[in-house]
Amino acid sequence: MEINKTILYINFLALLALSFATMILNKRLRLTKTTIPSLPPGLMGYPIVGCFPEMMKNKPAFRWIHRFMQEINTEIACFRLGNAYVIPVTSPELAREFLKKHDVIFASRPDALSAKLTSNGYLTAIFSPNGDQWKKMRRVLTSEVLSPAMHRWLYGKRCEEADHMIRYVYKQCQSQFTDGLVNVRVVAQHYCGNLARKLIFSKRFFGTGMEDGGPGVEEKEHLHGIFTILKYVYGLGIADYLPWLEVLDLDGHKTILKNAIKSVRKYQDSEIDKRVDMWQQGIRKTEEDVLDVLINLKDANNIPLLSIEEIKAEIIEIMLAAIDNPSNAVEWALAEMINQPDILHRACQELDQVVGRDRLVDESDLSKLNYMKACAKEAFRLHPMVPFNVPHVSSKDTIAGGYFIPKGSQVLLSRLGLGRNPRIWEDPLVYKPERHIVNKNSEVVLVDHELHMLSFSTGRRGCPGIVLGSTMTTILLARLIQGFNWSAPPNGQSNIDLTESEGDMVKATPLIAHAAPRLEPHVYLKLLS
Ligand code: HEM
Repeated sequence: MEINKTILYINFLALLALSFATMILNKRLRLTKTTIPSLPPGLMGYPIVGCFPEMMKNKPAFRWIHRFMQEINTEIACFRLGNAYVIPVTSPELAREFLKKHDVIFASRPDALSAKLTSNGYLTAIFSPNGDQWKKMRRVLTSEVLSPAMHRWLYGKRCEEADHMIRYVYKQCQSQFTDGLVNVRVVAQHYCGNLARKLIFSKRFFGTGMEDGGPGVEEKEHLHGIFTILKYVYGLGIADYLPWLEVLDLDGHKTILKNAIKSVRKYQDSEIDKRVDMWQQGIRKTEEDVLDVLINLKDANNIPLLSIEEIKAEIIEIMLAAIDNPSNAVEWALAEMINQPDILHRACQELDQVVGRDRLVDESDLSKLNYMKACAKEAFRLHPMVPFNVPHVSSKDTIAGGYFIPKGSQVLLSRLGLGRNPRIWEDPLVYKPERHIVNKNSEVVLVDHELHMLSFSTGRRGCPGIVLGSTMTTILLARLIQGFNWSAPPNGQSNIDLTESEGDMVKATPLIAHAAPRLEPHVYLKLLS
């Protein structure tokens, strides 16, 4: 009896050991089967600060990041900056994984000092993390500011600024002081700034402007502020990743950004305050522009939908969104086209066929100007305004491209890397608009939802301003090319210097080119009268 009990006991223990061993083995097997993939290749840097010391040594950071990726031959990488994993991507297939397959997971924005300052505490659409405030502001933009009905309603204001731009260039051609030389950067930025101010405030100038129609001191300061904010927001600044170093402002970004925001708000906020007052006093009764619309939006309880602070912050954001990309693309496109006269000639031919020389090209012609649109699109591909897209932050651990992407990672789709990826684009550094014309019957559009290049991006956080942005870019380029014969300045220099600035991606020197009227004189005279 005793012996039987012992045997039973031993058997029981053996069974227990066996099940325990099986359990461990199973767990091991499970583990090997579901081993977590590694992070994308890259650099972790030093404890706490990550790669910042390396980045500070190798300015500008975006060129260092792209060089590093090329050296290790990867289209996705991972750099640790403070506590965050920053993941640059140059492959369209991977870009689609992030913004199409995992769009919901990557629909947030980082908590970053530069974005917080610019949006006055995340009041606006571009900078808000995924959540109610983002949804509210994005809805306001898509259904109120950028809706098709609003686009039609604002047509007259866009025409006024397209006409003003031609008048301004024409006066420079005719002036005895300029020898027909025109600073195309000033013209393009002036047009985009004027248009944004006109759509929002119904005015071109905050002051009185210049006699020749050019920007006055006020517009110069306003634009300078806008471009400074654009350079520093999400500009890989130290305090964006190491918030406890904010007070020291080691790289100076905080001070620069605060001053720029102040100079922009100085002009805009006083206009907004005056207008709100007019509505409250009953002096203004009809809506004439975007500001009126924003002020009068009501929620379900008939209470103003937007606070004055939200309106002020959103208007800064619209300015940031509308001015830089179109002006930069048009300056580059024209510079490239002057250096390749065949392309310029083909664009002129298309304009002559579709519009003629008896009237100015109009927005209603744009659907027939496929080659012109290809020229603009090619400038977006080869010369994006900024190297990276706005950051997308993951809301949970994800596997993408076979790599582990931890929650909170910041994915930076590289506009530079996608547009110049030699695996995707033949002769990637050559300006070749034809590459966007698939066949004669398909219309060229400036957006690429497949992310072979990144102009307006795609998905939940994709640009809601595609129609306005495409219209501004194409009409500006078409008007400049239709209105004037362009050539390199006659100073022994036969070509335009296409060197890119080292610190960012704009043309190192502004495009200064010779312009001569190419339309019937009455077309210009009508604008002058
Ligand atoms: C040629 C002109 C433009 C280009 C190339 C452009 C490009 C872009 C890009 C690349 C993004 C980031 C998308 C992402 O995070 O994946 C974006 C976002 C945005 N754009 Fe544009 N944009 C242009 C014009 C405009 C205009 C005219 C407006 C409005 C007035 C606008 C409003 C916005 C807004 C609100 C967002 C943020 C969307 C969000 O986070 O939900 N854009 N744009």
